[in-house]
Amino acid sequence: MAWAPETVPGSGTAGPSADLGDRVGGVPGPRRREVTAPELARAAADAPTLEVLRLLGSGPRGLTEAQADARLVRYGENTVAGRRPPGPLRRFARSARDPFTAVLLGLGLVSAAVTAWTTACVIVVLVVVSCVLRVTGEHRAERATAALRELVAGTATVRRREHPGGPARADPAPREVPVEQLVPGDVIRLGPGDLVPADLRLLRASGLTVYQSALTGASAPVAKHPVDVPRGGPGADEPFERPHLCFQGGSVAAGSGTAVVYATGADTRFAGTRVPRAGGTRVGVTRARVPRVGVTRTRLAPPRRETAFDRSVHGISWTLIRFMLVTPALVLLVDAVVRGRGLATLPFAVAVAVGLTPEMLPVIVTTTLARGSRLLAREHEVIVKRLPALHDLGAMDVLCTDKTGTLTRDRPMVDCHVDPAGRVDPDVLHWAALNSWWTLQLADPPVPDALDEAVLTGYEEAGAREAEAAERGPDAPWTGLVALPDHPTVPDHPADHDGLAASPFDPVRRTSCAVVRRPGRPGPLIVVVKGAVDDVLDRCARVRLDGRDRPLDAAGRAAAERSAADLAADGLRLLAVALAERPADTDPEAALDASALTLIGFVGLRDALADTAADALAVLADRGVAVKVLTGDLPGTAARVCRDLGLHPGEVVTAERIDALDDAELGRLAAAHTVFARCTPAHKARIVGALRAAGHTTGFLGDGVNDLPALHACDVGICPRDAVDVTREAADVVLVSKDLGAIDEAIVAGRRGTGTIAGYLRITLSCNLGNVIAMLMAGLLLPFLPMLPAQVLVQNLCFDAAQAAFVFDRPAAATLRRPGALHPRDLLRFIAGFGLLNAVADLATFTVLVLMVRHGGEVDQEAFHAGWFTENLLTQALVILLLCTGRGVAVRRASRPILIASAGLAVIGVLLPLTPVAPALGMASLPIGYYPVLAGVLALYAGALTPVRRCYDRRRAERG
Ligand SMILES: Nc1ncnc2c1ncn2[C@@H]1O[C@H](COP(=O)(O)OP(=O)(O)OP(=O)(O)O)[C@@H](O)[C@H]1O
Ligand SMILES: [Mg+2]
Repeated sequence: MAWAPETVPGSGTAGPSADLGDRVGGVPGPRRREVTAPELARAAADAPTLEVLRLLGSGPRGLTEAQADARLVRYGENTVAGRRPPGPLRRFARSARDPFTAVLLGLGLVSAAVTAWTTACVIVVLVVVSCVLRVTGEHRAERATAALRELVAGTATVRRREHPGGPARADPAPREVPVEQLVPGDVIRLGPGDLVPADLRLLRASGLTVYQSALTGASAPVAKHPVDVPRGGPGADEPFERPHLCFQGGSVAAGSGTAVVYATGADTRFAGTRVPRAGGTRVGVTRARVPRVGVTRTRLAPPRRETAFDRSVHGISWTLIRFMLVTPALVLLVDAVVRGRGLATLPFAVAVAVGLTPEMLPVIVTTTLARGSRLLAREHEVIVKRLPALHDLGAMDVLCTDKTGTLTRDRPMVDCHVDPAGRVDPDVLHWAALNSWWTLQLADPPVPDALDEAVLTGYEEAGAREAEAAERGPDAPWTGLVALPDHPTVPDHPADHDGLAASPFDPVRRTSCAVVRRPGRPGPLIVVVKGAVDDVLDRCARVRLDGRDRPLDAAGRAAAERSAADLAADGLRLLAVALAERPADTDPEAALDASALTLIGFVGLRDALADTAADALAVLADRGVAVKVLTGDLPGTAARVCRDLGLHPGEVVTAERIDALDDAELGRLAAAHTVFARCTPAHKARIVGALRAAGHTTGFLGDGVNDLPALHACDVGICPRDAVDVTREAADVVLVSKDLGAIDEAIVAGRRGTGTIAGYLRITLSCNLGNVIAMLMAGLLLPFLPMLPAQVLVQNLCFDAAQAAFVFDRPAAATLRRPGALHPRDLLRFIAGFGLLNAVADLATFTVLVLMVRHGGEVDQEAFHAGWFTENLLTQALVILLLCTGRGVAVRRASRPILIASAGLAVIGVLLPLTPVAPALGMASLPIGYYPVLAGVLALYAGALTPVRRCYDRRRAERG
């Protein structure tokens, strides 16, 4: 795409007042020419920053609103083709891409090739109907979540001015705009957890690291920083490695930055590079886990490993497809060997294979899951972004969760500030506040870190309390937070120091650091570090006690750890604070990595429990879902929070212990314990992975950027509404309401869906198997085809129509109590047992028929066909009622649509052979005496089915 008319490089003035890039709002100059997107991309990579800004007609303060509006009209929305919702035709084509449809179409082609047009037509009708049903189901589910999705849609923090040039000096207040509305030239800010919304050239950055796995396949975050005058170098032609560029498809792991947008929408590298390669890994736009059944989704994440849905539904599907593919060959072979019939029986063989195909499976799966997700969205404000995730929620037997923002509210408040021996020490809060102030000032994240804000608020409040107390009289205790006449050595307010460098909190290093200098003095640099207790202690060589610094030996470290553990046991989140001095001429950026620090104490913060967390945990336990807490905090903090929530923490496992274990050992340990403390993002992902490898269907509930690896590693990722952008993008399920109890509703919806799918599979497959066995046996014994192809297909159409009612099945309450996965083995056992029973009933009917419709030693074929047709439909109706997912006498539990469907089947089965259509289908009316005998066979069949079903249910319940 050609870019806006621009000034030829070198001919204009840089900066926001040089409005070079727009016909609208700008003054077209005489020497303008079109700058193409590739030219801009090259310039963004290689030209000096000012040159890039000039080419973009922008400046450090961004565009004006009018410029942005004009560019949006001209260059369109910032969306990647793969992320736009597909149109109806594409949806239709997509829904046809599942193996069942492929097999059906293959059988249709075979039928057309042997001019069996009826069969071919029926097959096409089947395919069209099933695709229409699926597309409608998906569409309705998406419509139901559309409004909720708006609530959690991604935004970008943009600097835009109201008018060209104004306001005169002040920086424009950043504001949130939908990412679709970003245009080239916009100046945006990035913070931890933000998705990189377009291709960007960095103007400023502080401790910025970016995940680029969707682009390069590499999972570790990459450090990024601005480069004013880029130089070519070894990595110069590999754009993803250039430190001053960030690309759409990436996300911020830590730190913050300000950048100018140079490419949006289809011009981004992500849109242009669908399958880039890096280090041999297939990357780019990856299709999320086999959406052959369910919705296809394009996601900006590394491909996920197969989930519970893939293992069960797809595992079963492929077994069935193999079965279907061998059936026609088997029928042909049997007919050829035993009856000496040749290819003439091919239409029959095809019809049998079609009859066997559970072609409604994709429809049932999609519509059941879509219906569940629609109800969840409407009634419980839960967004299911990927339909198969609903199945996985139902199958989930372990839910791992982080703590802050999920079990607690993430509104921390300073509770105490103590020295390493646990005695109140105001200095500690002062230095922690200084660190928070300067990391927020210098890193300038779009959204301030909650702990930093809490520290600053705590500091201000303590100061205010102090001042108030001082006014009350000289006897009030002084804690050193404000200047008093008799305490001249009081530390200065953080803002009065000179902030030189800062690195914001990094969830992997778990520390933040600020380098400052005392005001007005050209003295040494002071390095102030705060962070997780262990990570800070690892960098300390000294400890300050009673105002004196002394070496931190093993005993000193143990004592400090004990103080920290005592505070943590009270449920506090802890920040350790440490200092170091560096000579005045040290590079402040280099000082950020300072070690040999002096530990000065701890700040304890309290975070209230989320209102609904305790109830939600109790309900999960009732549902058979084991909850594990995976946190970066100290063991004591985590254990206390669990206890307060009514979850027995048991022995807390720390990350160091995990490091020493292999995956199998970790799987066993993780299954046996509840709380895992001091976890880094990688630890969380490893625990989740180990639980999955040990056979658990594992969910993960988290809200932070540090939860991202675990969200990618689990079967089903869940996040609350307030989660950071990248976490919301990666999660499969978003809880829009504040109520954690919505997880339970989602689990129930998942189990209901799985129950329905399982019920459909059991009934359909056992009937189909029974029919095939009976048909093959009859083929061996009879001199004619047991059913004509058209009859098999009509019967199949009737079955399909009735099976559509399964979407309304109401699984028994017992199925909702425990995690419900589809176990292929369990299913096969059921199908084999009940399929054989069905075959016995069919063969009994066969015998009766052969005896009853014999005229002069010859079997009346048309009456035989009619008899078998009626029997097949009646047994199917009976099986639907008796094997419905409800327990015991299922008839009472069957929902109205299921009752209607089975009644409809029975009516068609009995009446069709009596209608004028019958001769056209090759059927004749039956002797009246056949019906009571058939009733007897069916009664015997029902009599056998019910106890077998009871026995099966009992054994399943025993197995748990
Ligand atoms: N802004 C910050 N500055 C310094 N240290 C911090 C900051 N935020 C968190 N920490 C430290 O890092 C530790 C781990 O916090 P983090 O938020 O990474 O863990 P988490 O796994 O998300 O924890 P949780 O389960 O509570 O959500 C905290 O206990 C705290 O000591
Ligand atoms: Mg967290």
